[in-house]
Amino acid sequence: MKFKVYNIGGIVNPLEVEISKGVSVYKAPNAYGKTSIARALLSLLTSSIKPDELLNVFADNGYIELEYEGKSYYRRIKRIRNKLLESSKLYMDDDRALLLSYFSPENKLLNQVLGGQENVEWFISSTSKIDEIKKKKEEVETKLSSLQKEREELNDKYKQALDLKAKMRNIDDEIARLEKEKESDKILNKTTHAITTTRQNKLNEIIDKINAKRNELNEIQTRLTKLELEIQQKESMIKPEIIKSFQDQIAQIDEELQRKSSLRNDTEIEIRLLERVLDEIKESEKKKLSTCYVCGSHVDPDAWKVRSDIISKELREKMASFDSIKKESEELSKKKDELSRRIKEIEALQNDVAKLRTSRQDLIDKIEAIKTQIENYERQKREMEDRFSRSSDMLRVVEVEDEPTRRIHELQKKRGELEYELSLLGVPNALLEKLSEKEKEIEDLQKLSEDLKKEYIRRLTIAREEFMKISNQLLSQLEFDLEAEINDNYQLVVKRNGATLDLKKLSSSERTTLALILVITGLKSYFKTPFFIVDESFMTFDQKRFDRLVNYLADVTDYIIITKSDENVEFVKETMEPQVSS
Ligand SMILES: Nc1ncnc2c1ncn2[C@@H]1O[C@H](COP(=O)(O)OP(=O)(O)OP(=O)(O)O)[C@@H](O)[C@H]1O
Ligand SMILES: [Zn+2]
Repeated sequence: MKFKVYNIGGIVNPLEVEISKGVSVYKAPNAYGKTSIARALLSLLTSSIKPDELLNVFADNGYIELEYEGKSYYRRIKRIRNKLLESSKLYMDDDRALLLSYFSPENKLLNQVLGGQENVEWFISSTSKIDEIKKKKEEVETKLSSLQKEREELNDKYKQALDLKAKMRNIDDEIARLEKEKESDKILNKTTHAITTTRQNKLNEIIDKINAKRNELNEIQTRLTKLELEIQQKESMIKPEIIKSFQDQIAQIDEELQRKSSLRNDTEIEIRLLERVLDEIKESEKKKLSTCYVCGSHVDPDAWKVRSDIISKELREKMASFDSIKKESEELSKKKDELSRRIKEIEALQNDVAKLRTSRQDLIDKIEAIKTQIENYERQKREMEDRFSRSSDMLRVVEVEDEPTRRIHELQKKRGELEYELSLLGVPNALLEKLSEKEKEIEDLQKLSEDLKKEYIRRLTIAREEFMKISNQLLSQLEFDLEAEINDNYQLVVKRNGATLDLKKLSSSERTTLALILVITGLKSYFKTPFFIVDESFMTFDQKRFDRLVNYLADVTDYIIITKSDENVEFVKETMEPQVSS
């Protein structure tokens, strides 16, 4: 390490010193400035050494600069009018340095021990910083309990957030389910519409069929009426008495014709007779015969003429009668033919009527069939209508398609509220992160608290234990016939051969040794100093003991600086004798 001192204490010329690790001895005459350098160095370890204690009273500015392990530390002091300004970078700011980094008559412990004061509690508790640890421990515990509270709150929040999330998930599920339900309702409604349409179509179809059949029925009934009228008409024309009368007439005519025919035959015969007679008469007239050829009686020839005239006349009459008979017969035949024709007509009519009756029966059968069909259709229609009215109840329930939508809106609103709540709480993941951060903090703090507790106990016990260990080592190394310990009341107790000795009865080197043992205990247990400065000038050690002490100190810290009064000024590296024991 290297340091520069200027205008600090009695050092009024710039001083630059470089020393290596180990023990260095600064030799200088009295009042040269050894204490000044020691205090300058010490001032880099605690701000309790004030600038006005440092700056040379005649100087306006001064400094102490230290290069230690590659870093620089300094105190630079300026006097402006009556005020001191300082810029500083201390190696540490710990007033324990006053007790543990510098061993001189200024050291309070040394002072007291030399003065015979046995109570060292103040020294142990201030150098072990036990109160500080206690305070720190309490601070940590307060912080810890507030952190634990925060953690509880976070945990609650996290649980709430999870709960909200779960609720939201449930809502989402229900919404999804309702959406699906809505969708299937739509399909069902479509189907229902289709079914209704189909049913209406079917119903219409049946109604159409019924109407068609009714029309057909009407038409057939009209036809039947007509047909029945025709049949009536025709039947009236073919009454049996008419045929009978015609047949009777024909029979009469036949009789008449019979008579006429025989009459005609008779007349023909008479005509032929008369023609023969006439021929005879004419012959007789021609021959002027006087006898009758029939009877042979005398006949005046002139009479033939008369006779011929009479017979001719008679013949003419007969032939006229024959003609009229013939004519009458012909008329009768005609009349008979007429009657026969009419009978035939009637017979044809009868045929017709029979046919018409068949047709009528057909129509009646048809009507019956149609009526039955209509009845069937009517029944189908009724049944269908019944079915429709029954199923429409069911369909109406399905039709209430607003229910899911309403529920979805309700759920979405609820979800929004939950989401808002969640946004106030923070999402579970973020909370979990915070929670684990908090957990980590708590863990660290718990560890710290644990460490502090351990440290607290350690410091309490170690000071005494370490002291006893070190004191017994050192006392025997320095060949003092003493045993030292710190009792429960933190009193320094010294014994020789089991008997307790008053401190005041000890030699000054023994008391100095005891004080140094206490300092070393502090250094070993809880204070790390970059350098340890010993003012040897006051010491009453012999060389052998001094060397052993220094040797022991070399184990505790890197740099040990010992000031020594000497006529010559020098900073020398002390060559150490090998350590006696460890
Ligand atoms: N702040 C100061 N301002 C002015 N002079 C000072 C100051 N501090 C000390 N001195 C003087 O500087 C000189 C050196 O004093 P210092 O105590 O450093 O000497 P020393 O080498 O330790 O002597 P000794 O061997 O007697 O202990 C002394 O004459 C002292 O009076
Ligand atoms: Zn609908």
